[in-house]
Amino acid sequence: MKINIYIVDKKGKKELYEPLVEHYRKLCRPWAQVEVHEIFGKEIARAQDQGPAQAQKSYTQALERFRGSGYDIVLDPEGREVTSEAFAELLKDRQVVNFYIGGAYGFERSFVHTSDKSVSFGRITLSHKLVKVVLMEQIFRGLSIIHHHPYHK
Ligand SMILES: C[S@@+](CC[C@H](N)C(=O)[O-])C[C@H]1O[C@@H](n2cnc3c(N)ncnc32)[C@H](O)[C@@H]1O
Repeated sequence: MKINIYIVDKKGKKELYEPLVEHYRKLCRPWAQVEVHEIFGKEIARAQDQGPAQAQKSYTQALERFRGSGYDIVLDPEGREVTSEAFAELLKDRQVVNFYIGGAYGFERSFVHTSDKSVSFGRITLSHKLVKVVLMEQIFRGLSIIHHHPYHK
């Protein structure tokens, strides 16, 4: 199984959260290949200076090309709150799952509504980098549930 995480973010190998991301990626390895793709560029930087609507539009334009290549799940504070068991069900029996984490301004509603699912980790707003770490842990937990591994109690 392949799991892609597309995140609107600059590449930053030495960043604070990287060891945790790597830790969960390794734990997932027996069951899934998890890859994180940082998406950023001049267009997004320029659009973010112009305002929220332009920024959100630039995220859609940058991420659009990946959609449809797997089961598309958008991370969104206003999405559906799920238990870890329900989250595991989203991964079960799928070849490719794509997760999308937005930038500072979040996603256009049309991007959220045209995806296969939107998932919320609660109504609080988390930084996109922190969401990446929480998502990695939930992916490992979900895979543990599917494969009856004792990590999930
Ligand atoms: C800084 S947040 C964007 C905040 C923006 N006001 C919004 O409502 O989406 C950046 C990204 O992190 C993710 N995110 C932040 N908090 C989240 C939460 N509670 N549940 C799920 N995803 C979250 C979303 O993908 C969001 O686009």
